[in-house]
Amino acid sequence: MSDDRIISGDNQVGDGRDRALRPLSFSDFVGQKTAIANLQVYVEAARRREEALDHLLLSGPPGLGKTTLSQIVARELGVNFRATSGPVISKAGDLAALLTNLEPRDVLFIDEIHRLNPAVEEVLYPAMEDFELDLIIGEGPAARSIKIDLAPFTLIGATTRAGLLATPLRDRFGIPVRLEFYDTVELTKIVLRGASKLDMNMTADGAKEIARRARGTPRVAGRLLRRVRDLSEHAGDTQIDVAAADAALLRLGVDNIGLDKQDMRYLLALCEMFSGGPVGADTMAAALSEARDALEDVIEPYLIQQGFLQRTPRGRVATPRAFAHLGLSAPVRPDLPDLFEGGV
Ligand SMILES: Nc1ncnc2c1ncn2[C@@H]1O[C@H](COP(=O)(O)OP(=O)(O)OP(=O)(O)O)[C@@H](O)[C@H]1O
Ligand SMILES: [Mg+2]
Repeated sequence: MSDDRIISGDNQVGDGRDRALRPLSFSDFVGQKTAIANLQVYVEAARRREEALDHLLLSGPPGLGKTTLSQIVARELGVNFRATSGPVISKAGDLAALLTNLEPRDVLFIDEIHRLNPAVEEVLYPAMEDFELDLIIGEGPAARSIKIDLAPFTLIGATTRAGLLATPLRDRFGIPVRLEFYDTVELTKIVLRGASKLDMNMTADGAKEIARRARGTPRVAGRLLRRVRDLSEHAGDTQIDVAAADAALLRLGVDNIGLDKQDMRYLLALCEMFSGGPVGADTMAAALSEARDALEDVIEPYLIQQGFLQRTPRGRVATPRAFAHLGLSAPVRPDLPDLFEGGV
């Protein structure tokens, strides 16, 4: 995936500036209403009982607020927040060091938890379940196992791919939360709040235009907001209304419904090269010279959510809506009646 893809939900260089826009409490956090309401209840109960919150698994596409929400949970619990990520913990000993340094009820955040090394995962199981470490010290006949008691803690795992988690790991999370794409009303709120923090003169319609084209993703909304600010300052616009936002977004290669060149490349390959599929994920990745993971994590979820794409057991299939958006006529597909019934 090209690094400068403005519309990608992926974390990119420069996103550190998002920090100023990052919500700090449940009440600041826009959207994900059901998840937040439940979390608030659990956090309050844990606080009242002075117990560690149950382990929490946050899943969903990049940029929807998994890291942000984890920090909020730790802050609302009034405990320390220690962060690491799956690929960084290479040995069981690294995890042991992190765990033994936790204070009672602390939050340990493991990002990309689906990328944990299996040997490390084994150590995590008893730690999560019984707050105990089982370590093997030494090698061969001299090896012996030792048990270390840990302070009760909360593990918050974040993943873009809950499906890749081993079942025993997934089962040890008492609170699984799946973050969903945000709707335009929610993203408009996020854009307006960001605009005010950045001292921008933004109309409600201008904010809505950015929100509508932000792929349901707060990180994308924040990034578009900063680029729109640059472009409209350059153009001498003092106020950002729909027209100014639209002009800036088109210059950024974001089309009227929020798809960018990468999305269009994907849809064109699927519809033209493969006549709409079904085509396997690896074939798509090869055709686009992209990593399969990047397609599955970043491009496909939004295309699926918008009804352009379906994942079927036989592969990816473009819907009539995809053909219509590309200005192509959909082929007649007697082999896929359910999908193509009724057309668009
Ligand atoms: N509900 C929200 N309200 C306002 N801003 C939000 C919200 N959720 C996320 N953001 C903003 O979007 C940006 C991305 O959020 P975050 O880093 O938490 O996403 P993530 O799900 O952890 O992504 P990744 O999968 O790439 O790690 C942050 O800068 C944050 O300020
Ligand atoms: Mg994150």
